[in-house]
Order: sequence, then C-alpha cells, then structure tokens
Amino acid sequence: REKVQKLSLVTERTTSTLLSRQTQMLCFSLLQIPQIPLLTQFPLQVPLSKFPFKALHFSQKSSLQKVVTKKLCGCFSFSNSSAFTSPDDDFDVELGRLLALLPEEMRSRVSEHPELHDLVEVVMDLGRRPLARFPSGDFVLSDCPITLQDLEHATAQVGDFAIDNRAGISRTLHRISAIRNRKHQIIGLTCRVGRAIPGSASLLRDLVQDGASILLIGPPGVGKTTIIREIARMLANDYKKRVMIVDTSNEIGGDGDIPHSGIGNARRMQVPNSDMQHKVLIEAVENHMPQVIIIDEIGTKLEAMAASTIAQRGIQLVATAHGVTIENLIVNPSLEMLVGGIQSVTLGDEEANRRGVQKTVLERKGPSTFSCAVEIISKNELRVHCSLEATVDAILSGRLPNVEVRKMNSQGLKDMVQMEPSIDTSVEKKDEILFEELQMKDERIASNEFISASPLNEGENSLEDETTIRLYVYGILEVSVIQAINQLKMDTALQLTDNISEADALLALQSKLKKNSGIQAAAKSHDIPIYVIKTSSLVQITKVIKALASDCANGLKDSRSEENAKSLEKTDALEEARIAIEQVVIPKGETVELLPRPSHIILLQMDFIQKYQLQSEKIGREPDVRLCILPYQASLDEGRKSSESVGADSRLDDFRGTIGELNGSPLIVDRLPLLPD
Ligand SMILES: Nc1ncnc2c1ncn2[C@@H]1O[C@H](COP(=O)(O)OP(=O)(O)OP(=O)(O)O)[C@@H](O)[C@H]1O
Repeated sequence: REKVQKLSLVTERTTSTLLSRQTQMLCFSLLQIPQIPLLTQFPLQVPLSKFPFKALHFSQKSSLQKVVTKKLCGCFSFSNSSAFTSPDDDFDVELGRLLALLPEEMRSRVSEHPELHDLVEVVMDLGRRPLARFPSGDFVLSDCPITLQDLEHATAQVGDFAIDNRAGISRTLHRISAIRNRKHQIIGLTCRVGRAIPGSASLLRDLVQDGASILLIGPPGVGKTTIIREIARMLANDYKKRVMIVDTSNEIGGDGDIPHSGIGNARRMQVPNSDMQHKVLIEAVENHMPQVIIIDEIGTKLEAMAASTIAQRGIQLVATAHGVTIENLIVNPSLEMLVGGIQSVTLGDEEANRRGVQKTVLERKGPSTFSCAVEIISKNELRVHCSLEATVDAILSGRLPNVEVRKMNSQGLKDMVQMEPSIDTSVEKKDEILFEELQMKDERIASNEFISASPLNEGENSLEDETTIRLYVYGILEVSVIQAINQLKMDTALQLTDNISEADALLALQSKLKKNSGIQAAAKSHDIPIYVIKTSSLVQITKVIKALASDCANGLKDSRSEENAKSLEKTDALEEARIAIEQVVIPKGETVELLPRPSHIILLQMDFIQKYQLQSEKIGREPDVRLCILPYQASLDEGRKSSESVGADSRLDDFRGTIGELNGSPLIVDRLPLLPD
C-alpha cells in the first residue's frame, strides 16, 4: 500500500489516461530505485505519451533499476537533470555511445538483451554474423553478416587507432580493437565495454592502504584494468596520494584528453605508442613527483626494467601483467625481473649436502620489484601473495607458497581464506601418477647375487617395524619429499632410506628412472613397488605419497611383509641346501635330508642343487615333503625330471636304488663338481 501511495506521487503530474499498463509497471518499478523521491521534484518536460517503453522484461532487480534510470535520463529532460545522475546513469550513457557504433538492428537486439548491463564485448568480423559476448555466453546479434559499411560506420565514430590497433571513444572507458588485412584495411572489430566499478578492488584495500607495491596477474579479460583503475581512484581519493597513471592504451583513464571520472583525482599521462611506455614511466617519476605510479600491462623487458627502477626510488607501484600464476612470470625471460630475476647457482658439496639438494639450484637474484602479487582468478576471487619474494623463493625451492584466497561473497562481503602451504586437495586424480609394481622373478632367487647378499638381516629389519613405510627416493630432492611428508603429518609413518634393499617403495622422477636401468633392476630384485612422478613439484610429490599411503593402507604393507616373509623362507631354504652340499654332500659323499618345505620352495631348492650337478629327491607326504640331496652326479637336463618321477612318499632308500637304476650312474661321486661362482 505504501508503494502504491508513492506511485500516485510519481504519477500525480501526469494525466492518468496516458498511463498504459507498461507505464504503470515502469512507475511501480521506479519505487525501488533510490532516486525516486527526487523524481517528483522535477517537472517533466516531455509528455508521457512519448514514453518509449513497449515492454519491460528484466530478470534482475538491479538490471531493472539501471535500465529504468537510463531510459528516464535518455528520454526525458529534467529541469535539473544533474541532480538525477548517478554512476549507473553515467555508465548507461557511456554504454549508449558504444552501442551507437552498431547498425540499428544490432543495437536494438542487444538493447533488449536481459544481460545488457553485463555486456563484455561486441565482435564484428567482416562477412560473419555479429556477436555480443556476455558473461553467460555469446549471443548472435543479427543473421546478416557484417559488411564493410558496418565497420566504417563504427570506426568513423571512434578515435584514431594507435600502433597497437586500439582506439577508444572519447570520455568513455571502452576499447575498440581492430583486426586488419594485409593491406591494413580494417576487417574486424572487438568493441570491449569498459566500466568503472566502485568496490572492484575492495578485496585489496588493506594492501593498497599499506602502501604495498602490487602486481596483478591474470589472463586477458579477467578484470585487471578494472581493478587497477579502482585502485588508482582509491589511492588518489580515499588516501589522498599523488597518483600518476601511465596509460598506454588509454584504457585506465579512457579516451580523450580529459580523463574519465572513474580514476578519481589520479592524474594520467598518455603514451604516444606502446614502445614508449618505459620512457613515459621514467618521465612520470622525474617530472611529476608522484607517490604512486599505475601501469597497465607490463609486457617487455624494457618496461620491466623501468618498473624496477621506479620501485628502487621508493615509489608505490601498481601494475598488471598477463599470466595466470607467478610461475608464468618466473619462466618468462622478459618479466622475471619483476620477481627479482632468477639465477642458477652452483653450491659447494658441503652446502648441497647441508641443504639436501642438487649442486645446481635456481635462486632469486635480487629484491623483487613488487612487494606483493595478486593472481586474479575471477571477478570475485583473488589469490594474494602478501610477500612476493617469499613466494618466489618457495617456488624455486619446490615448496608450495603461502597464499591467501580472497573471495567476494554474494552479499558483496569479503571472505578470506589463509592457505598454509598445503596439499592441493582438489587434484586427487591418480592419472599423473604412474604406479608400477614389479614382480620378483623366481630365476633371480637362484642367482649368486641373491645368495651373497645378507637377506636374513634384511628380512629381520623389514619385519622390525611393520607400521613404518620406508621410502627410497631417486631423482627427486629429498628435502621436497621430507616437506611433503611433514605436511601430510606422516613423518612417523613414512621414513626415507638410503638402502634400497630395506625400502618398501621407490619414489622416482620418471625421466631420471628411465635412464637408470640399475635402479630399476634393484627395485625388481627387491620386489619394491615403484611410484613415478613426471615433475618434482611439491604437489606431485604430495599426491604420490598419498597414493602410496593409501595403497599401504589397502594392503601393500601387508603384502610386502608377506613377501618379505616368503623371501626369508626362500633364502633360508637355499642357504640350508648350500651348507648341506658344501659341508656334507660333496666333501663327505653323504646324503643329506633337508627340512620340510612348501612345494614351491622345494622346486627352488631342486634348481639350486642342480647347479651343483647333484641329484635330489623328494620324500615324505604333505605337509612334510622334503628333499634329499644325493651324492650323485646328475646331468642338468635329467636332474629334475628324474627326481620328479619319484613319488613323494618314496623312502630315501627306495629312490637311491631307483635313481641308480634309472640313470645308471655311479653311486659314488668320483669328481667334485665345480662350485658356483
Ligand atoms: N567486477 C566486475 N564486474 C563486472 N564486470 C567487470 C568486472 N571487472 C571487469 N569487468 C568487465 O570485464 C571486461 C574485461 O575487464 P578488463 O578490461 O578490466 O579486463 P583485463 O583483464 O584488463 O583485460 P585485458 O587483459 O584484455 O586488458 C570488461 O568489459 C569489464 O567492464
């Protein structure tokens, strides 16, 4: 009822008969905009019969308010119209100037779009259908392809295109970028809607206020210029700083010689062409005594050097650069200077050992140009590195940097999450982890290498502490692995070992492992599962350790323990056979009966005995089946065949005779066989 009463106030000055249903809707909507009380104070000079609304269909209240305001500003003249203006009104007028570049049909299509106020760009390419880009997606503005006349109509209304093929519309923030053919004729236009958005930098207010030099990084179109413009305004108006914008493409301060109100009291220097940006930067410092310098798009080494020089003079610097993360800058030879420069340092043996790293490491060369950096993820989310130097150092040493994730919630309030260097839990995929479990081959068991090792001790050790996983690391910095283990709070459950034979798992860098067949063979012979990562980043290491831990929880450790126990039994059985042969069968020519063993171990013992060219026989019934080593020479081919032909329940005396009959070989060994090497 209250609203209806207000409505009557609004309509009081009009003739009620002129109020169509739509007009009533409009007036009703006006009640929701803050300027509505003012409206009644202004005599309307245009009869409402000329009211231009055909229909109103707006999805969002805010859009509705803006459109209504704009329509009123555009269609009526008020005796004191300046009292009625607001930033929204200004924007609507500016948006109108961009839309004026478009042919009539396109203009009306885009004007009717419910997301008009969020319009990002209009794209016009010769011979193609024009597109309007909204945050929600692209929208075809006309089925008629763009003609040369359409392009000429648009370009005639904008300023001159500079060497970077960008132009603007005077006293607006829009950016018109041209695509040319080989004859330099314009055949395409990207018309970017520029807008000053108060509050777009509020997530960074604390840093701005503290006088931090801030580098904003983000991909094209993410909103860097919009934020930097607001920072310029904030510093100049709210903190009363002397701010100078070096405005290379006139994007921050808008086209024309009078800067846009969006930059507040900040001053702006134009740049004749982008190659001159670094010179204008220095000139700004030398001639205009700024406390703050704002630069959009540092892209070349010269610009980076100029920025670095300015920072050294104690001037607060706020700049943008293309890229997604700090790593992108570190690996960019033109821009690495912004993060302090990177150099390769060779450490002495002692220092490398102390740090637990390779001898050649990457280090930051000097102080970074900016004190902090901000990765712009989206218009509402930023990743803030409060100490850029600490971040760079962390990245270079393979650690995760400290980062604050700042978000704007739906109420426009700041949400802040402090991220300690930790695991990237969003990436749980195991696909980058190549897990390979290598099987022990039985033939290795009978090898001399196996026998000459001291597996009994190893077995004892591995059974000592069943809960601790021992990890052998190859090709990866041990400090990084230790850091990952500590982050996962697994330092008691997982320990590194230098001895591959006592390891439960091998963690290796894929490229390094491929080149070292020795390590692969060692892992095979010790039956160690191999976990491989492609890069030795902390995130990868952390993921692989989590995978290892989960495999262990699912039985790797148990199976390893079983394997160890099995391996121990095999070793024991072979050692028993060796001692029997070397101390009794050969020197004394006597038969030795071995201990009962499982059938697969008995097979290994038979193979082993065969290497001494001796005969052996199985005796007893399950579970007491055992071997007898006979002091008879056997041919390698026949040994096992002959022995297997004998029933397990035969008695020793029986198969002595049987063997004699089968082979017809002498019962007494007349020559000692050669011992294995
Ligand atoms: N907070 C915001 N809310 C709504 N629109 C925004 C916001 N920030 C930026 N925009 C819009 O997004 C578009 C791209 O913004 P802007 O030009 O600032 O991006 P940029 O990162 O500087 O792009 P480029 O790297 O191509 O210069 C513009 O149309 C701008 O008006």
